[in-house]
Amino acid sequence: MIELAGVRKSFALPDGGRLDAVRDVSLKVRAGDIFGLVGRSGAGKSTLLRLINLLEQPDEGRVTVAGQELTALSKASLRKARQSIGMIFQQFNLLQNATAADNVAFPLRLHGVQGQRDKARIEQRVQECLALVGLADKARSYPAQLSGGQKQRVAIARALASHPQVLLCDEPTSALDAETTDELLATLRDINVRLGVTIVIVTHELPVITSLCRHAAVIEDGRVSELLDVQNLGQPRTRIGQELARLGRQPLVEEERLHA
Ligand SMILES: Nc1ncnc2c1ncn2[C@@H]1O[C@H](COP(=O)(O)OP(=O)(O)OP(=O)(O)O)[C@@H](O)[C@H]1O
Repeated sequence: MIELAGVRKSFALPDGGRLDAVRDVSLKVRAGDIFGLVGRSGAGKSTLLRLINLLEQPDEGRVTVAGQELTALSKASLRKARQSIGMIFQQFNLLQNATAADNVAFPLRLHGVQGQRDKARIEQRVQECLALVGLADKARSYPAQLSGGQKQRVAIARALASHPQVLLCDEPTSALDAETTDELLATLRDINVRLGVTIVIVTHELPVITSLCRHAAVIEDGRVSELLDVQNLGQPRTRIGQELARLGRQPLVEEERLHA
């Protein structure tokens, strides 16, 4: 579903030098996977995630998503291709003066909607997406009236509105407490299972990897230093891999409830 080949990204430094944030990364993520990018602060995780939908343009390398090489597309084609890639952020990035429903409708309206029929279709899709994340009753609430977990769910509903095949998550639980984090991870798992959406999640929280992801890449100094099968960690080489193995697989709260 996602393939990065020889991708590099550097940023200009104020002193005129360059900072290599991502150095020659090649990575594949299978369709339907939940894939974690884990590493210390500054390792290059967010930059790598943003290279997947070309929010950051690579200096070198190819990015292919759902069979389309994004790095070879014109601006207009890229805009269209991006509709199959949803994204959520640490700080939710909701429009504060729009209701939950209007936030979810926003990307749909943006992509050219005119007549009444389109309007009705959008309303239906907004309701579907809010229901998917358990917020059908919050359509008219404004972000300020919602908890952090609820805001992140609205962001997920918005990201899902255009039927993406891939959902990119940049530290989606860092602003949430432990219990809300568990609930949000359960929602992400549910979306992955029900819709088959491929999820890539950046986190520095190791329990997020062990409770949600099937595969993960340890990112160190802009490189993939280890690939991990989270269900079967074996004896990892990297310090982070070893910490993950020590933690072991953590069943999600929801899973525990299901199996109780
Ligand atoms: N737009 C930018 N301009 C200059 N430097 C940047 C830019 N974006 C990121 N960097 C630098 O690139 C490096 C990697 O940053 P990135 O945000 O990808 O790391 P990260 O692993 O996600 O860390 P964190 O969890 O702290 O966000 C850091 O040194 C960061 O300061």
